[in-house]
Amino acid sequence: MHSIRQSIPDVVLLEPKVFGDSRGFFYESFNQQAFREATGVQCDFVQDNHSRSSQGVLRGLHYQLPPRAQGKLVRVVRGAVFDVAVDIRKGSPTFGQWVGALLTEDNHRQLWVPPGLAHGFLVLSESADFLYKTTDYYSPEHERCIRWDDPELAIAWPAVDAAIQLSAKDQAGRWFAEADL
Ligand SMILES: Cc1cn([C@H]2C[C@H](O)[C@@H](COP(=O)(O)OP(=O)(O)O[C@H]3O[C@H](C)C(=O)[C@H](O)[C@H]3O)O2)c(=O)[nH]c1=O
Repeated sequence: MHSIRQSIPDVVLLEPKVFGDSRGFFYESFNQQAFREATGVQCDFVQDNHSRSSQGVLRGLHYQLPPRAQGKLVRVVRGAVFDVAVDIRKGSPTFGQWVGALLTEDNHRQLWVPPGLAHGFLVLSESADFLYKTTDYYSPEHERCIRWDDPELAIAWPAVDAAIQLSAKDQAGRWFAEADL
């Protein structure tokens, strides 16, 4: 497993070793020891999620408030997305900064998004299957949303050949300056 620390140091891009042969490929999509060595994080994952979205769908920016903040280990098994993590931890040296990563079925890359950060992604391919593990359970009462197009965050979302599609919840997201952190 190759790991690349991002400009928000707790966010880590992971590249698993992929074994290809005439049949196709094999790789360990999750190995707790390899994850701990790559991130320095010892945690348990309690939920696996799978969403499928069409081109132009943008899900996010979502987070859960303490004590139900979720760490997320995210990957794409079909298609391609631009994945974004935003540091919304008050007092963090990188507060208000974001990192983005291209996650695709071909690069097998995964992003570790620690608890306390907001997360979202934009689908670049015709369709994308997005899988992720979380370190705490879904808790709607603790879930919050920040607008994907917040001018203060100024996330450089890539251009996509489709209109941006948001859920009603995401359309009603708060501006970062007014967010419940
Ligand atoms: C997240 C979640 C949702 N749901 C139900 C609630 C709704 O009835 C339905 C769709 O939920 P939502 O529109 O919130 O799904 P996403 O927009 O993909 O939300 C996710 O999007 C971004 C990328 C994130 O980082 C979060 O993991 C998560 O908020 O699934 C559940 O039953 N369990 C869950 O863990």
